[in-house]
Amino acid sequence: MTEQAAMDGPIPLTILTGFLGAGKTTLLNRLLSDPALADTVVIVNEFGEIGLDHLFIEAVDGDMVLLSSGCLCCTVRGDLVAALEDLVAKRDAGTVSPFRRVLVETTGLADPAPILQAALSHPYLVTRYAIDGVVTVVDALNGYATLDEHSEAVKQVAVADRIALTKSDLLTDATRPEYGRLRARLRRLNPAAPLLEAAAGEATADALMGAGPFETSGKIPDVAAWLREEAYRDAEGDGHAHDHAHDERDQDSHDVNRHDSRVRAFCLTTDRPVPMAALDMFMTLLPSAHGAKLLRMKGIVNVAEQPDRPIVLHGVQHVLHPPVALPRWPDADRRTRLVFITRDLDESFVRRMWDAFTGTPAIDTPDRAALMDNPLSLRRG
Ligand SMILES: Nc1nc2c(ncn2[C@@H]2O[C@H](COP(=O)(O)OP(=O)(O)OP(=O)(O)O)[C@@H](O)[C@H]2O)c(=O)[nH]1
Repeated sequence: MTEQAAMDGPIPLTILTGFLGAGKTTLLNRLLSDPALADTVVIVNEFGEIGLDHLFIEAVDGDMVLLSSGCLCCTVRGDLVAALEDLVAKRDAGTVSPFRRVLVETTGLADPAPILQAALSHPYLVTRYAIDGVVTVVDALNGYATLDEHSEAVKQVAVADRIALTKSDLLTDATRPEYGRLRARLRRLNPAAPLLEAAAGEATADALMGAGPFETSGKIPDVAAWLREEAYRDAEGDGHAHDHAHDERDQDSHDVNRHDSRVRAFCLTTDRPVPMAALDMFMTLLPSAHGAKLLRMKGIVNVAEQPDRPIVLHGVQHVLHPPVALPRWPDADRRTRLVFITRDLDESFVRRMWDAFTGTPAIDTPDRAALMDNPLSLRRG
């Protein structure tokens, strides 16, 4: 890494996902005309697929396209990791402009988790890129049926940091009630991700980007806005994550369909500082034993050994981003807060495991020593 690259800090990486035909490319075209996204590199699967407005395209050089907004667009046909490595190498060598952000558009059927995992688990890439967030595009008209039919779509919603709703301009009096139910369902699957309507001008670059916990500008990140743990609490308090807004209230039991009912969103909090070793064990064992079921995990932890420097964690399935210690607490709230979106993994199981590791006694629950003496006991879901 060059000195300049090290000074620049990690490059924010945004994943744009959403089901086939949801409106990813249309949204991308709109975003790329926003000056806030100048100096962005867009990675897509095929040029043919991206359908970028031809007016945007200034020049083509190999697999790179220069857009009139100053953004670069490059294609990958498989190996995203190689493409991300190649991009930073070119940036360091000065053969591409010093871009400040990367946006990856996935194909409609893609599960975004492996993309996140690839970036989080690669020992070099994790030092050069910081996951800024997952933007999931959901079609206001077809989204409800898509969630019914495709478990991948449910997963895309579960991992989102922001949800962009498209095609709400096409709603009619007849389809509007289902749209209300779709919004309630999205809230239930993912209580914290803001729902932003593209047609209402809400899905702007500003609103969609900057969703990550790590500030590249050196400021202390707004962890509370990133975690939105209160959204999970509201959801839990209502039995099974219901939205309180009148027009988004669940109106029929079909909302809890077979895919959705496997997904849980919940939050663990504790006032008591957590010993580093206990956190380490929890964060090693939970993903290794149940990684496939951990769709998304985020948190801020008050560690006993360094109470003034909270640790920020986030992960996807088996892979955790290396923990980052903040220089200080971002606000007066010093509680440990961990939020989870899981599939086929009960809150009570994760809670019992957390309590056992952090030393919170619970009836009929083995303590940490017992769990460590018999780690197989953790594999009971
Ligand atoms: N009316 C309306 N049409 C939209 C909106 N967003 C997308 N569309 C239309 O929906 C269709 C699909 O949009 P795309 O942007 O190609 O969708 P995509 O998610 O990139 O599609 P794939 O790459 O095939 O997965 C196109 O005909 C768009 O013009 C919207 O907000 N309103």
